[in-house]
Amino acid sequence: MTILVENLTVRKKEKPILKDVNCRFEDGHLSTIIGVNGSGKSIFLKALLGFEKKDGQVTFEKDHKISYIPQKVTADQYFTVFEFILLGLYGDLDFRVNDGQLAAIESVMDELEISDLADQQFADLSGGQQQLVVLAQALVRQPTVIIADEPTSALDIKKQLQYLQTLQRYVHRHQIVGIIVIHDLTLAARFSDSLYLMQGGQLISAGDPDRALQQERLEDLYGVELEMKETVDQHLAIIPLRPIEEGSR
Ligand SMILES: Nc1ncnc2c1ncn2[C@@H]1O[C@H](COP(=O)(O)OP(=O)(O)OP(=O)(O)O)[C@@H](O)[C@H]1O
Repeated sequence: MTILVENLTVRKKEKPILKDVNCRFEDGHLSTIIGVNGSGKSIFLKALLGFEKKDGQVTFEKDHKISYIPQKVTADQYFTVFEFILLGLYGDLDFRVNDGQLAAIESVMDELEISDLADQQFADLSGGQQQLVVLAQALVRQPTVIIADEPTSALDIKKQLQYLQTLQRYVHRHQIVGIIVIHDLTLAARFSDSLYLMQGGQLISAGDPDRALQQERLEDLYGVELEMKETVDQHLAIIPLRPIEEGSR
């Protein structure tokens, strides 16, 4: 499964928001999109999903099943966490939940360390707990494409790592397409198989993380001075130091 994006343009109130975007998302890759607020990342994801009126083409190579995790999750009051995750199997469910389905739900809850939340009301959970439960629902559906918009924004640092590790492992193991938008550059560097920079509605890098994560390029993109160094486990840490003053470069 691959997704081919050709000459994708989206306009809002006649203003172009996405401008002639071309790229290809490969299966078995967790692809990350980074970029400043308002650069068009969410609209891009929605255009991939077919939620936006667009020019150009988005072609899915074969039959696909998408799990989409939006930026804001609406909490339905009436579901427990278990029931909420079970909804990921909507379409496959019969009058009873079979042993395989039960095992799949238990396994994903276990992996994300949310088993103890099973009987709680989804709406009563913290924002971070809700993000983990939404991922569990997305995975239990066994998608061939998973698209997530800032899925780790409410998580503590351990859960951010667990979340992205679980997601990347799933993408690799099942050879599916994973596409996420994320603001944390160190996490993006650590967990991206492909990495794209969005600037003013255009993708300005072709997906190679090493090329995308060049210091000067990122400093120009964000207007921030950065410190970049290798961690003890040979990943890149990207630390924002200070905004670059207008006209100082
Ligand atoms: N319905 C709309 N009408 C007009 N402009 C819109 C509309 N929806 C989005 N936009 C504009 O499109 C641009 C891109 O929005 P988008 O939500 O994709 O940004 P983003 O990169 O995801 O930002 P963030 O990092 O803040 O989530 C913004 O300038 C936004 O104001």
